[in-house]
Amino acid sequence: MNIIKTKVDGVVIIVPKVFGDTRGYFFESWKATACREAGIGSTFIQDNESKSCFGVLRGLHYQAAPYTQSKLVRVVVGAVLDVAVDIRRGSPTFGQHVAVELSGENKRQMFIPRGFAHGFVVLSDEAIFAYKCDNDYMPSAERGICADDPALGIDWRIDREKWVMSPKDQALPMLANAEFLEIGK
Ligand SMILES: Cc1cn([C@H]2C[C@H](O)[C@@H](COP(=O)(O)OP(=O)(O)O[C@H]3O[C@@H](C)C(=O)[C@@H](O)[C@H]3O)O2)c(=O)[nH]c1=O
Repeated sequence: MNIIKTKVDGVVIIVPKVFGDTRGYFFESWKATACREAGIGSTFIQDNESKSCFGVLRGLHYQAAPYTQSKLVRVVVGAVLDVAVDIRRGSPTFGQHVAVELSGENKRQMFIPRGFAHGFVVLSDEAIFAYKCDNDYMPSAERGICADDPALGIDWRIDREKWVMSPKDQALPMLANAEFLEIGK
């Protein structure tokens, strides 16, 4: 398992060691000890999985305190562009994002700490997306930011006209009108 730091403090990419043989492959998809050594101290309490077709954009989502969530995200089938936006008030990288292609092929994972908004767009015909969270889902705490806010400057790689979004996501506010999060909470 190789851990790669990104330009935003706290967001890391995990590259697992994949053992391929004539039967297929094996890899450790989550290892608490390795994550802890890499500074990921989250205690994950919920696993989620979603399936989406090409152009589906889910995000950018987060939960307000005290229900903020760290997430460890990966793709089981297909490929997505996964994006984490720093919305930690006072962070030196506030408003900046990390965008990484995650796929069933590269088996990369992204760790997104509390204090970030998260979303992804599907680049393949379909994608199965799986992730761990360290806090309960709380509908009343759900928040989000408009994925195509020019202030974020995210290159989603797929034209806006092709995006498939939930009505909820189409109504999300711009970053300037969003609720920011406190560092470390
Ligand atoms: C996120 C979530 C949703 N749900 C329900 C609510 C709703 O009826 C249905 C679909 O919910 P959503 O439309 O919010 O699903 P989705 O748009 O996939 O939401 C997810 O998007 C990605 C980008 C994230 O980062 C996640 O944290 C989560 O916000 O599932 C749960 O029961 N538990 C959960 O943890």
